[in-house]
Amino acid sequence: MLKVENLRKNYGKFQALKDLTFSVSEGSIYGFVGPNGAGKSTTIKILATLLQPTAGEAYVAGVNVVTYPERVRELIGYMPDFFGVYDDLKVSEYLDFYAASYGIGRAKRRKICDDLLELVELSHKREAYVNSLSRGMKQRLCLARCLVHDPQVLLLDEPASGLDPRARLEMRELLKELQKMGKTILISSHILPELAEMCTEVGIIEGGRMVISGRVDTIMQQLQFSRVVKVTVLDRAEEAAALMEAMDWLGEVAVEGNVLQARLLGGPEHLRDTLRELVKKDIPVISFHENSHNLEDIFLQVTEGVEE
Ligand SMILES: Nc1ncnc2c1ncn2[C@@H]1O[C@H](COP(=O)(O)OP(=O)(O)OP(=O)(O)O)[C@@H](O)[C@H]1O
Repeated sequence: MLKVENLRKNYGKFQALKDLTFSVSEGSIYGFVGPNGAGKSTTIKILATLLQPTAGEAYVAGVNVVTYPERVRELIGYMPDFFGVYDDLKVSEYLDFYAASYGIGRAKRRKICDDLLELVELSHKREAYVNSLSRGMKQRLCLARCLVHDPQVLLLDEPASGLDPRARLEMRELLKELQKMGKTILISSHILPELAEMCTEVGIIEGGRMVISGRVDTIMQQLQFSRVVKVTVLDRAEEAAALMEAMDWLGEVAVEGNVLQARLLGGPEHLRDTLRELVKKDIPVISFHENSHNLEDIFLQVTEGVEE
């Protein structure tokens, strides 16, 4: 649904994007992750037709963003990383204004605005002034604004920045809802845990280059992320370690006090066998679980913390 090929953007002599290439499949939530200054906003602005690339190409649903910007604008909803100031404008007027700017007729506009306010749970605020809304509400309103022309693709630049945990959760739920409605969503963030739970695909950008991009599960496999078994015993840790060392489905066992950890080389049945063997030998196991890796681990593994 989105395709970026050898995209380059220079600001004067500074190369903000260096031959960036990635794609986003239809219906996915693509987490576009990278540290501050990595080039996320620049890429999103190019996709949103607000910035001209220096070289390379970008397509939304097969439409070239440089050659056919008007057509691309119909296909996308863009949420910038800032919310403007709107003095003396009510929530309903704000949405109506944006819907009108897309040439939607008055009667249809009213229905669209009502539906969108309901979707982002702001119906009760329709007569409130935009400036009086909380940050979370403003972000939701901004998202509603992106949706007035029912675009297929959403380009969201840090939609959860500055939100408290509850507002973040609400934003996440809203994005999942939009995915269910068939939208393809690209969402940028420099905070990984924010995206980890909801993304189906992820791209990690650093210093204007894509470090890795693809389906979250494929990337995990590519990087050979193993699962780790963590066992805590009341005592007899050395004995437990010796037993675990002998299990050929476990890697090397690390012991720290009464906590033992080993890489799980097999499937879930081996997890069961590990516990069974320990209990059979009467080892006093007081906790037993599997530590799975997440996006955070991928991020740390593939990025180097380069500052440019
Ligand atoms: N208009 C501009 N003129 C000059 N340099 C710019 C301009 N806009 C961005 N840059 C530089 O380009 C690089 C990429 O910026 P960009 O805003 O795309 O990064 P980002 O990943 O979105 O970062 P953040 O998370 O901080 O928003 C940064 O080094 C930035 O300073």
